[in-house]
Amino acid sequence: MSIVELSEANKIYRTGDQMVTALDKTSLALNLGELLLIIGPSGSGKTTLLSLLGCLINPTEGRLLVDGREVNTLSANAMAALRLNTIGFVFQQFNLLSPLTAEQNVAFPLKMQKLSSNEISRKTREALEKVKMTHRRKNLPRTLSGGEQQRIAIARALVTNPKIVLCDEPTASLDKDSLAIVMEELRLLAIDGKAVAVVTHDPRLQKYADRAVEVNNGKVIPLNKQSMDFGR
Ligand SMILES: Nc1ncnc2c1ncn2[C@@H]1O[C@H](COP(=O)(O)OP(=O)(O)OP(=O)(O)O)[C@@H](O)[C@H]1O
Repeated sequence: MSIVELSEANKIYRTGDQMVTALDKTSLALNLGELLLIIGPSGSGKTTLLSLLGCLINPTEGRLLVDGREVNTLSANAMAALRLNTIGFVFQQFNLLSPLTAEQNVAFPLKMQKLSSNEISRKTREALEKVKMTHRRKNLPRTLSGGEQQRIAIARALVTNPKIVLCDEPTASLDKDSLAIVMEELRLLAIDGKAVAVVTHDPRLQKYADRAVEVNNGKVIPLNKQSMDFGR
């Protein structure tokens, strides 16, 4: 079942009198229960596509439906609420808040949702258990390895039980072992029924994906499993 649907949607950035078509007209669905890889060269439009799927930007033309809601018609506040309740984000640089402990970072979105302290403790504990980081919950981010920080970032992304998890180069700063652990976590989220999309340059991620698309010069091209060779 699709949870995000782009139909004939494009993105044109205007700076001064310059226009850049970052994404050509695209129709793409992201389904619950799948891990979708988004690959392609630098500057091809991958982040723009992920930003559309994540309701961070509106399409210039065309439609974007997220969890049954037409995003173009939402106010900025309604878009922010949709992001907070429906979407979890994971970034290359983890983006953890450095003065906060691991568990305080995970609890942060729940505080924004204004849940009771009991609910916050319970959900935070469950999210930390899911990524097997309970034993490091009192640590500050700088005392954790890159892989551990990314697992905390994943716990923070899933603590609100979002239907959609979007990741921008989540393994780019990680070694081989941490990459495998992080991708296994993301794979489990898809098996759990969430829709997971991962932007990457990394050919090693292909084995974790159900489906892949390539973005090239603003065009989104579906890849079948056999052709997912990432140019090798
Ligand atoms: N806010 C913006 N204003 C103007 N142009 C932009 C903006 N954001 C992106 N672009 C342009 O849109 C095109 C696509 O950019 P995008 O960041 O989506 O590519 P990408 O595939 O994610 O690149 P990378 O892999 O290097 O992060 C590029 O030509 C970029 O310069």
